[in-house]
Amino acid sequence: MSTTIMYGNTLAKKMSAELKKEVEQLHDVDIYPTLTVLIIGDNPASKTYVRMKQKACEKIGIQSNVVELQDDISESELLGKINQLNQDPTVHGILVQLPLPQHINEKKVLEYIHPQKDVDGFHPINVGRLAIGHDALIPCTPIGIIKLLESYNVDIQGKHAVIIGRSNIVGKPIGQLLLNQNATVTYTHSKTNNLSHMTRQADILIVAVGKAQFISEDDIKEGAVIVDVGNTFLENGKVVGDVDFESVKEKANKITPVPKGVGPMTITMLLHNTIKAARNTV
Ligand SMILES: Nc1nc(=O)c2c([nH]1)NC[C@@H]1CN(c3ccc(C(=O)N[C@@H](CCC(=O)O)C(=O)O)cc3)C=[N+]21
Repeated sequence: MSTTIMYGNTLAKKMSAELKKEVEQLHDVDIYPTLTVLIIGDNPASKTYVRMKQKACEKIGIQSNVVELQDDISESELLGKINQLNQDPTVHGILVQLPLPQHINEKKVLEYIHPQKDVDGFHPINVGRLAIGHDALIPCTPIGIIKLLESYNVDIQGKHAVIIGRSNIVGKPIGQLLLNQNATVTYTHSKTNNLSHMTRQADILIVAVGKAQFISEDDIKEGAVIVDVGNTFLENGKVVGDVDFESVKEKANKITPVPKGVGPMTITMLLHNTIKAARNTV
């Protein structure tokens, strides 16, 4: 039995072509979907990601503005910028690239973005709406994972999904989405006793810990579906995931690669959310 590699880049391309048509239809009614990205300081990884987001917008006709702010910007100044963007009717989506410098309160900043422009889906209003199953802007990585699983015909209903990682950005929301699709969900994290015992129970294993090659073949069940959310840049410039792909691949039924797996889906879902925000249907 051979393993299926779930390529996010291929699906991202296909979905982007569909989103491009949606943008054209909006242009016909004089709506020009626009995303503004705020980037603070000069973290090289952040810069790379922001450039990728810009390029993706450009490809499908979404206007993107990148505002580069100095590392030492005060919190109130940053909130002032967000306030301007909240008021600006020509801006549909606002994204503040994370991580933020130490002196800025991330929670405060994320709560300040208008929920209808919150294309990351990090505002408590959107988090709450997702939790109770209302229409919401949903975080890009989790929704991208669901689309990828669906496109590879992964059965979710009744399956045991084990998540490693409990971040507000990936772990918590992917658990909620899988639960909404009738999976049985287990959250595990850095304080979990006997983690490997837990991960070996997973029909679907979502790995979002941020540690290079953290999961090996001994940690998974034969025939499991493995989703690797990791994105660690090595010294040699290569990007690797949280899963030891080569060994795990042999034992898994389906697995996402890094790069070209979850990452490109994250970017495409940002485009999706920006279009949704432009339609103002949330
Ligand atoms: N407000 C905010 N929203 C985010 O969505 C956000 C953020 N801050 N901060 C950082 C993380 C990380 N993130 C990634 C997006 C795409 C890839 C991606 O496409 N990676 C490529 C590899 C990288 C490369 O090719 O250079 C891949 O997996 O194929 C990775 C990581 C979004 N983030």
